[in-house]
Parts: sequence; C-alpha cells; structure tokens
Amino acid sequence: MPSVDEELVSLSEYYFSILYTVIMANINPDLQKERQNGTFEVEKLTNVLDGDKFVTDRRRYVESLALNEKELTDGPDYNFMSRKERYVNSLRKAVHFLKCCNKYNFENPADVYMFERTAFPNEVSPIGLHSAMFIPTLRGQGTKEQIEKWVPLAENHQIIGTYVQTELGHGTFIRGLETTATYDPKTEEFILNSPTLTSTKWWPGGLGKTCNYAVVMALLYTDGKNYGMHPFIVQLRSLDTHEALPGLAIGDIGPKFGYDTIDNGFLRFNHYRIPRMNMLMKSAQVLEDGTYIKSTKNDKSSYGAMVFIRSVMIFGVAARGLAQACTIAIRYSAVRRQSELKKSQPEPQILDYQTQQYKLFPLLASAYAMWFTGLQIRDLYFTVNYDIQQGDTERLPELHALSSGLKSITTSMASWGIERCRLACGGHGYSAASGLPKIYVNVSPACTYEGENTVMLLQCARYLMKAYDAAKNGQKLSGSVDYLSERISLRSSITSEFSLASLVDAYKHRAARMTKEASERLGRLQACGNDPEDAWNLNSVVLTKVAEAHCHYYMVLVFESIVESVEDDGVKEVLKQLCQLFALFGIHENLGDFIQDGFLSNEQMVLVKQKELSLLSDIRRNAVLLVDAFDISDHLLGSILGRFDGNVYENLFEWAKTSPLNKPEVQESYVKYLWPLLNQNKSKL
Ligand SMILES: CCCCC/C=C/C(=O)SCCNC(=O)CCNC(=O)[C@H](O)C(C)(C)COP(=O)(O)OP(=O)(O)OC[C@H]1O[C@@H](n2cnc3c(N)ncnc32)[C@H](O)[C@@H]1OP(=O)(O)O
Ligand SMILES: Cc1cc2nc3c(=O)[nH]c(=O)nc-3n(C[C@H](O)[C@H](O)[C@H](O)COP(=O)(O)OP(=O)(O)OC[C@H]3O[C@@H](n4cnc5c(N)ncnc54)[C@H](O)[C@@H]3O)c2cc1C
Repeated sequence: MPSVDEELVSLSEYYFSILYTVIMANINPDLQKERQNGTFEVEKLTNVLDGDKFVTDRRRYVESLALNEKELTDGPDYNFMSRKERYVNSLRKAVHFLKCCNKYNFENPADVYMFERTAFPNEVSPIGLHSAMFIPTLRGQGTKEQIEKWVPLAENHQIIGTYVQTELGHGTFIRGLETTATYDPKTEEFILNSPTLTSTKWWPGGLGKTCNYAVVMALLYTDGKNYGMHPFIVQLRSLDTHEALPGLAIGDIGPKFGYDTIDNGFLRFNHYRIPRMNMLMKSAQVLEDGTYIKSTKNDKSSYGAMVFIRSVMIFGVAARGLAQACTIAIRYSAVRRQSELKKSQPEPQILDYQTQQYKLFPLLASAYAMWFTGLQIRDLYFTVNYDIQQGDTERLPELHALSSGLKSITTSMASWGIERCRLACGGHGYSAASGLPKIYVNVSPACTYEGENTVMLLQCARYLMKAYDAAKNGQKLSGSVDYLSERISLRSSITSEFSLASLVDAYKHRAARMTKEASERLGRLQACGNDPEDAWNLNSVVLTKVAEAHCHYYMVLVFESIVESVEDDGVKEVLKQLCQLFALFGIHENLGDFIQDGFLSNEQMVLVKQKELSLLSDIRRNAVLLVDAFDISDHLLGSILGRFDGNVYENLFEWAKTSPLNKPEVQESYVKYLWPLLNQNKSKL
C-alpha cells in the first residue's frame, strides 16, 4: 500500500503532467522549438538540482499546495500596490500561511520553507524573522528550561518575535553596540537602556509594527563590569492592545530600496526592566546575586544565528535569485526577435547574438555554481551545528569563514548578475512586468544584511591568514584549506580538453599563491614599522581578493564534484559545459591573477578565450532547457517576459491595461494641473 505521502506525490505528478500538456498546447513557437532541440532530459537535471527525484516530487507537491491556496496566490497585483498596501497584504498572507502550516502539519522544516517561498515570491514576510532568527536564537542560546518555556509560545504564535541587534550607530562592529542590560540584584531584573541616540536599535525586520517580542542583543553589565554582547528575550508590546509597553519607543524606519512587505523598525529603551531569567543563558549565566558565570569556551557562541542565516542564504537568496533572473532573460531572449544577422532573413532570436550569449550564459553557469555550493554549505552548517550541540566546536571557525566569504561573493555576483539580466532584456527589462526589479531589490540588500560583504570577505581572509601561518609552521591542514599545506603546481595543466581537474587546479594555484603573497605582504608591512592593525588595513584590498579567490576555488571544486557524481550522460555533458564556462569566465575576468607568475602560458590563455566562446555555442542549444530545469513556477517568477509559455507581447499589453493610471481615462490630475496650463492662453488660439 502506498503511504499517504506517496499517494500525494503521485497525485501531484499526475496534475503536473496534465498542466504540462495544457500549457504546451499554447506555447510560443520559438520556445517550443527550443524545447524540442535539447540534448538532455530536463527532468533528470531538475532531480540533480533538487538532490534527487524524491525531493523534486515533494517540492512540487508542497508548491502545489501553496498555489492552491487562493488567499496566498490571488489578490491585487504587487506592482500596483502602495508600500502600505504591500505590508498589509503581506501580513494577511503571513497569517494565512500560518493557518496552512497547521492545516498541513508539515513535519519537515524543508516543507515549510518551500511553502513559504511560494507564498511570498521574492518578498519577505513581516513575520519572516520569527522563524528565521527568533526561534533559532531561542533554541541555540536558551537553556533547556528556557527553550521549554519560550519555544512552544513562539511555535504556537502566541508570541511573534524578531532579532534586534543593529543600532543606528553600529551594525558591522558588534563590539561597538551601546544598548545596555544592567543587572539589578535587588529586584533580580535587567534594566535595558538606550543611553545615546546612536544606540537606538535600527533595521530589525518586523519590529516596526508586527512583533510583540524580540531577542535583543545588549551589553551585559553586572557588578559594574561590562561582559560584552548577550541575548535577552524582551516583550515589546501588550499582548492585549499591541501598544508598545511603557519604557519603549518603537516604530517603522520608513521606505527603503525594496523590502516593502516588511516593517523594519526602530526601538529605544528607557530603563526598561525584564526578569533575570529573560537573559538567554546557555553560554553564560547571571546568578541571583549578580555573579557572572561563563559556560562555554567559545566567545562567539552568541553569533550562531548569523552563521545560520549566512549558510542558508547562499542557496535561498543568491542562487535562486540569479536562477530566476536567468530564467526570465533567457526565455525572453528566445522569444524576442530583433535586427538582422543576414540580409533578407527573418529577424533572429536575440539569443542567437554571441554578445547576448556572453551576457547571459556565464550568469547561468554562475547560478548553477552557486546553487550547488549553497546546498553544500547548508549541509555543512547542519553537520557542524550537530557537532557543536555535542560540545565539539572545532569546525566552527572554518564554517564561519566559508559561510562569510561565500555569502559575500555569491550575493555580490547575484545582484550584479540580476542587473545584467535586466539590461539584457532591453527596454522591457526596465518594466516591473519583467519581474526583475522585484527580484533585484530582494537580493541586493543581502550584500549588506547578515554582515556587510567587504567585512565578511575580511573575516574569511583572517581565517586564511591564520591557516597559512599554521601550514607554514608545518601543520597539516584539512577541510576547505587543505591545499594551503600541499605542494601546488607551478604550471597549469590546462590543455584543449579543459578537464575539470585542470580547472580546479588553476583555481587552487591562484588561491594558494594569493594567500601566500598577502601573508608575506602583511609581514613586510609590519617589518617596516606598521603595527598589526595598520598593516592589516593597508593590506585589506589585497585580503578581500584573497578571500574571493579562495571562495571561487571552493565553488569550482564543488561544481566539479557534482559533475563527477552525475550518472546520466546527457545531464553530465551539459553540466560539464556549464562548469567549464563558470571556471573559464572567472579566469578571463581575473586573468592577471592566473598569469602573474607565469602559471598560465600565452598559448593556454589563447585556448581559454577560444574555449569560452565555443562553449557559448554549445550551451546555446540547451539554454532554454537549462533554465527550465530550475523548475521555477510562473507564480514565483512574477514575470511576463519569463513566462513558461513565452506569450510575452499579448500579456504585456493586457497587464498594462490594468494599470490604475488607466482608470478613469481622464485623471483628476489633468483637471487640477494640466487643464489650467493648457487653458491659460486659450483665447489666443
Ligand atoms: C529573512 C531574512 C531577512 C534578513 C534579516 C537580516 C538580519 C540581520 O542582518 S541581523 C544582524 C546581522 N549583523 C551582522 O551580521 C553583523 C556583522 N558583524 C559581525 O558578524 C562581527 O561583528 C564581525 C564578524 C564583523 C567582527 O566581530 P568581532 O567580535 O569584532 O570579531 P573579531 O573580528 O575581533 O574576531 C574575533 C574572532 O571571532 C571569530 N568570529 C567572528 N564572528 C564569528 C562567528 N559568527 N562565528 C564564529 N567565529 C566568529 C573571528 O573569526 C575571530 O576569530 P580568531 O581570528 O580566531 O580570533
Ligand atoms: C534589508 C535589511 C534588513 C536587515 N534586517 C536586520 C535585522 O533583522 N536585525 C538586525 O539586527 N539588523 C538588520 N539589518 C542590519 C544589517 O545587519 C546591517 O546593516 C549590516 O550588518 C551592515 O552594517 P552597517 O549598516 O553598520 O554597515 P557599515 O558597517 O556602516 O558599512 C558601511 C561601509 O563601511 C565599510 N566597513 C565597515 N566596517 C568595516 C571594516 N571593519 N573593514 C572594512 N570596511 C568596513 C563597509 O564595507 C561598508 O562599505 C538589516 C539591514 C538591511 C539592509
């Protein structure tokens, strides 16, 4: 007998196949042709992207549940709403989303994530921080008793929380935070205070209007001594009236570049008291009499929620954001015809221009590289976190370095790439109907939040410098930095075959050489009189490049291992081409790094450039199928240009007609402003 899950999955497969047939009947002929000409089975590649067939089926099933919830999918067009309407609509959906979670009783967090992603396409829910950071921090930083008390309240949504760390004056430099939590042994309470304007908490998502609780990061003072940043559970609003509690000033920080669906907020404390036991005490305790006891050796244990988000956003934000933009730009480029390649021939699909391929295919290859890397880091996080729960923190520094560095390069690549996709769509790319502006403003803040990207690269570089020193002192390194203690090849093994191993080797060489040179430069800067901090700062541009080189190497390495693991020949071949393009584009873009010490010869350089161009032609044939394989629904894309059926023009026209500016035909603004202007000299006509 099939289990309920199996039945549901086969049902969803059945509906999917019907839907597919119906859609195929009405497909733009150019797209249809593209889909018939491919050299591999899309479904098999989708399975590789998801992990396996079971995950694909399950994901489709969960997405179909969300798509069937009218409360989540119907409703006004996002593009035509004001900021306030966007927030209100998103809150409405958030509440319905919670009802759905109860209704479907998802056991696996991955299901909840997939459901939420479909309910909030390229949007952030006003209660997004509740599950992304508030509950994980309660779990990660609370004692057993605290978890038992608070987590059920949070999971049953009797309280809704956020993560309050950043202040007006400091976001990056956590040790510079100014909010204080001073212990009063007389009442056994902490007094939270914002002593300066710059200590005002600023930015936390959902704080402005939505949440009634928060984990607040504040400097802990007891017995007159500052023990640094610690987490506290703080009630913000009355559970009856939702008004801010006395002693607190809370509000929304106003319109932003995007993130309209969420109320990022501010918060000031005026000697606001909370019970002693509201300090999350897993890593450190304050006893009734004010004695401070540290229960972990790791100083950075309170930074855990940030490591978690950085680890999951490589896939969830960067890879998926760029994959969506590529889907839109490549499908549109197959449908759009413009200019002429040959006289008296029909206008070609713009995807046939080599320059268009050069804009888009390296981005497509990057999206794949980020996708696989993101899934790898997500798994690494869960492995290391499991070890940490068992008391083993050995791999935390490596996870911190990798997640910081990769969070930085992938979100930077993705936001740059999404903008490039927009430009590749010409004028229509600038319309909200392309879906690209919404994707862009959703991805671009990820370069800043959870650690500003330059700062994150420098964290990664710090780890690399230490690792290099250890290797120099004879230590055998393991994990992602193992190559720093290996002998590296001095000349590239790249031939016209472009084996993936030779490409991995090139990136390894580059990262190792740059790490060595940066370390030596650091030494020289100190030797000529700079103290270590100044030497670091004078070397910091170089250090960010070192971190990028290390992360780039890691991405090529992960991509290669995925290609090697694939069994299906057709899928393996297209993935190999993408992996080669990702690596070769990176070499071309950073050519100086690869030729500086004669690693890559002139002849090899010429080969690299030739192969890069020939790969464009190889990938051209499968381009549409390669984006179809991401299996991103039209609902998630929110794009007329990127529609699966390719029926762009008729839908653009229909959409424009629904613009509120078109109703009524003559606007009030005409009567108020234009009419007087047009009529001021009427008598002279
Ligand atoms: C739905 C999602 C929506 C998005 C919501 C967004 C939410 C947010 O943005 S929440 C706020 C996020 N804020 C940040 O990410 C702040 C960024 N700043 C930091 O993380 C840190 O301040 C820092 C890492 C930049 C520096 O910290 P600091 O304490 O000054 O540390 P040092 O540079 O002195 O390094 C000391 C030591 O600690 C190691 N380390 C630093 N961070 C971590 C960590 N998270 N985990 C493990 N280890 C860490 C660092 O590598 C140093 O190690 P050693 O070299 O061995 O001394
Ligand atoms: C959309 C969004 C949502 C957010 N959500 C939350 C939230 O839920 N909770 C929360 O607590 N916070 C949140 N934040 C705040 C966010 O975490 C911080 O903005 C972020 O950590 C960057 O800090 P900052 O603003 O202080 O940047 P700054 O540090 O002021 O950065 C400005 C410039 O200074 C440079 N710089 C700073 N320090 C260094 C250094 N050491 N070395 C070299 N260069 C340096 C940076 O590279 C950057 O170019 C959010 C922010 C955004 C945009």
